[in-house]
Formats: sequence, structure tokens, C-alpha cells
Amino acid sequence: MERLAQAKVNLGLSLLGRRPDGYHELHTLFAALSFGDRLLLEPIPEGIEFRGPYGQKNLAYRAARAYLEAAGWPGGVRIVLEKALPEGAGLGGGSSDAAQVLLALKELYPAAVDFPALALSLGADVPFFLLGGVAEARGVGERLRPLLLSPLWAVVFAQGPRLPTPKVYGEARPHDYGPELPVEAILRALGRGEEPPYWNSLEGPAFRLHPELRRVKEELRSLGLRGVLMSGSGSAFFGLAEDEAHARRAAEALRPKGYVRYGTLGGGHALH
Ligand SMILES: C[C@](O)(CO)[C@H](O)COP(=O)(O)OP(=O)(O)OC[C@H]1O[C@@H](n2ccc(N)nc2=O)[C@H](O)[C@@H]1O
Ligand SMILES: Nc1ncnc2c1ncn2[C@@H]1O[C@H](COP(=O)(O)OP(=O)(O)OP(=O)(O)O)[C@@H](O)[C@H]1O
Repeated sequence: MERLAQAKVNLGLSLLGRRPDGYHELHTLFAALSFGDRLLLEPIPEGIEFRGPYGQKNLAYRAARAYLEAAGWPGGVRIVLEKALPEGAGLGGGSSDAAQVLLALKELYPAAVDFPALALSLGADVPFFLLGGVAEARGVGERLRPLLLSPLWAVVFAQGPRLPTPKVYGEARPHDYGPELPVEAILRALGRGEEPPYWNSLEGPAFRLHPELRRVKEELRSLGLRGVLMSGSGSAFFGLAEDEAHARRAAEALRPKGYVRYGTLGGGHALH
């Protein structure tokens, strides 16, 4: 069984405040992209055989153990993870891998487990990847509302510093908090090819940690990309292109400088 663990970007992310448990109340729009990591899974009589980075610390391995334990070890699984996404980039790589393992094991070994809770226990981004597509999220990222968005061409670029998510959130201060995202206005602007009225509250902390990231954002804007924003806790940025040719040109210009991929979000097919 082969699965694509799609990347995600946040079409806007507002930190509404800090919760008693130390996590932050979020308002964000998740959008899955048409490219990501590749997972190969097959049933084995018992146990978990895993081939990929970090061994038993890998989120994909941890997702397999969490599901099989909750399901009472109905059987085992062999997992091969082929990473294609940069790590700690804000593209949800590990979370997406974990979600695909949960979905595959549910198919292989159906069981009455609390799927959303299992997903959330693995990470705040994991519940979204059980859905995919585009969704509005609240809470820490687990209260989801699917949204319809016609396919858009997006370019994703990551260069330089790995930004551990806890470090970026740890750097967030009350002056970084914002109001709710204007979801309808954002969706309208995206549909009309206009500059979307969104922001990412985590850019403030990320730029304080790595001021050089401001230049990356300017560079993507100089290529004519719209809605240029850091994704999640960074340090990957994304921008929206007019069409495939524009996306390809922008990607070619960025290629010598770091990790760059382009594809579609809001639907469409796996490309590049
Ligand atoms: C930045 C985003 O990727 C946006 O989609 C997510 O909010 C982060 O999702 P994630 O990487 O799955 O995050 P987790 O692994 O669950 O949490 C890592 C750390 O980020 C911080 N964290 C995460 C989510 C959230 N709503 N508030 C937080 O403060 C917490 O310090 C937590 O210990
Ligand atoms: N399958 C995995 N893929 C990538 N990183 C993993 C995986 N499993 C565990 N990790 C660890 O988790 C960290 C964060 O991984 P991930 O790629 O999800 O970060 P991210 O892309 O920033 O995700 P997010 O957008 O949720 O912050 C990595 O730096 C790595 O140490």
C-alpha cells in the first residue's frame, strides 16, 4: 500500500491568545499541497518494522504504535518512509506522515478507536491531515471546518535555519497575538486572484529569531507571487502564482537557493 503524505501551508494563521495548558489558541486555514512524503506500508503478522529517519522517535512509527495498541494489536505492519519534505520547515511533514499511517492502519485493521483523539495526541497538525483539502481550524488546530477552494498554483521555498515549532511558539509574545482571520474575505480574494488579507502571527517570533527571513519573503514577492507568507512555524515560505508557467518560472529562479517545490493547493493532481 503506497500513500502520499501531503505537505500543508497555512493560508493565514492568527494567534488569538495563550491557553492555560501553555498551547496557543489558533485561528488558521490549512491547505494540503499536491506533493509530499511517500509511505509504503504492508501488513506483517506482528510488530512494527520501520525504515526511516529517527527510528522509534519518528512520528510515523509512533502513529503505528499508538493505533495498534489502541486496537489491541490485531496484527503488525512494515513501514518504509521516503522523506521528500524538509523537516522542521512548517510544512507539516512529520504530522502528515503520522496521519497517513493512521489512515492506512484503519484500512488494514478496522477497530473502534477514538481516531481524532489519537491523531491529536500525536501533534496539533495531525487531525487536519486526516481530512486533507482545505479547512479552517480553531483550538490548537483540532477543531476543523472543511472549506471549498478552487485549485491554486503555489510555490514553496525553504532555505537556511530549521525552526523548531516549540521554539517559535516559545518566542511568541502578547503583541504577536491578533484578531480572527477574515475567512470569507480571504476566500473571496483567493478566488479572484487578488492579494489575500491574511497574516501569520508566528512571523513576528520567527523574524526576531532569524531576521534574515524577511529577505526571503521579499524575494518571493519580487517574483510576482501573491499572498507570500511563512507557513506554520516556518522557516518555509509560500506564494501563489498566476498559473503553472508562472509557478515554474518562480521555482526555477529559486532553485539554486534552497528547497523549492511547486504544485496545487485546494485540489488538483500530484505534480513536481
Ligand atoms: C505551527 C503549526 O504547524 C500550524 O499549523 C502548528 O500549530 C504546530 O503543530 P505541530 O508541529 O503538530 O505542534 P505540536 O508538535 O503539537 O506542538 C509543538 C509545540 O508547539 C507549541 N504549540 C503548538 C500548537 C499550538 N496551537 N500552540 C502551541 O503553543 C507547543 O509549545 C508545543 O509543545
Ligand atoms: N516523519 C517525520 N518527518 C519529519 N520530522 C519528523 C518525523 N518524525 C519525527 N520528526 C521530528 O519532528 C520534527 C518536526 O517535524 P516536521 O517535519 O513535522 O516539522 P514541520 O514541518 O515544521 O511541521 P509543523 O508544520 O507541524 O511545524 C523534526 O525536526 C524531527 O525532529
